[in-house]
Amino acid sequence: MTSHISSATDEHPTPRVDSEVGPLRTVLLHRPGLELKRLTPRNNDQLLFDGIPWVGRAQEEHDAFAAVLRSRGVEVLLLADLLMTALDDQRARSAGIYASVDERRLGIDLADSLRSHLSTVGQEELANVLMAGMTFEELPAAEGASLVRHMHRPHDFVIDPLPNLLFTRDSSAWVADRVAVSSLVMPARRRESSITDLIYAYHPRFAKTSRAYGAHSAPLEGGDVLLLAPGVMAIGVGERTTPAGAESFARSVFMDGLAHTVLAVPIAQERATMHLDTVCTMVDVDAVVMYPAIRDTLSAYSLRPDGSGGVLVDGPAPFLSAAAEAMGIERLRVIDTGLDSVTAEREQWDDGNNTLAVAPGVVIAYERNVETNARLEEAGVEVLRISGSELGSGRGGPRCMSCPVLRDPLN
Ligand SMILES: NC(=O)NCCC[C@H](N)C(=O)O
Repeated sequence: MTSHISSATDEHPTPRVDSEVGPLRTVLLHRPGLELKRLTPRNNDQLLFDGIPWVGRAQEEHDAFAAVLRSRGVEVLLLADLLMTALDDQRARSAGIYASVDERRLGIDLADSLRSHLSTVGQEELANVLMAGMTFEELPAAEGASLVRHMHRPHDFVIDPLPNLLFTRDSSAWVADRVAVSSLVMPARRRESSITDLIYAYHPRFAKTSRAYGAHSAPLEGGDVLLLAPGVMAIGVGERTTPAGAESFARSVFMDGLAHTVLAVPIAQERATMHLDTVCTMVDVDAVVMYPAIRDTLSAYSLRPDGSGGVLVDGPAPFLSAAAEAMGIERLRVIDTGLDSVTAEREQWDDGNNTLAVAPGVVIAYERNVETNARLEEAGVEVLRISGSELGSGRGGPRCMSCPVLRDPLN
């Protein structure tokens, strides 16, 4: 007799992403919520925002982004919904609580009582605390009548908020049928991967998913990972992903047979170029939109498996030729951000390079990058414009705000 165990995964195609531009079917977004309301002029730098977003407008802009995706047949998964479902599992609750309560900050007594308190709250409240954090004044009165409580101010955080959850790109990335949970480098973002980790571990839809990387490995962020073509990846190495992160990720994808070439691409260690996708994203199978100031200087080390578990390193060589060679194409077309160097600098800062492809030659881009979008259209790329005046205050565009979970293969 055959038995069939029904699960949510049976209803959905297996997640898989082999390229940057294959027709997008399913994507993970995070609709900004209460965590953005925690931003103040005193903490926004530390929390990696360049201003204080108007939250209601940011939500409207994000809803419009999701609507454009849906209008192109893309299924939109929202991180808060996935988190709430995952928290049905007691193990997920414990993992979330464990990751969010910091004994070094709170001391043993308050940490213990906070953990006990959080283990009694409902799913929705716990999900909100994990995303938006908690202040001392929000602690229930009975919790932690300790020195720590007496000596902190009411608005200090017991648990830090995670406003950068908005940028789902960075805390995980799919490579073929595996998910890499990132190891985020900035203190303000480190806990994000505990949330993606528990979603992929305990949400029924991802029950059969294998891992390509782990949150406790060397620093690697999804914004630095570009799937140039099936089997060919570029990894930015700069402010976020470290040389050790790129090397151990390459080793891991080679061992799993997910890639034959990884290009490690040095980028300036600056906020404006925090990830590779802030200066270069793919808009077609053979084309990128790129910041012209780095076009001729961007280089790459080529990493390949040595056949016995090690990694061979070649280079550095110019990025564009190394990429074309690894991809097996004659040339990688480049569309520049802006027309002159000042416009290019402005539009790079405003995420003009940070496009999200929904199919080959069709991208979502911020409408404010007028010249870059015009150049994309001149090159034959269809541009679906969204407004990002508030969303952009966290310094991230459509690619940063999306984690593709399923793309159709390229022909
Ligand atoms: N891939 C990306 O470039 N993501 C944008 C992340 C912005 C966020 N405020 C950060 O500084 O990490």
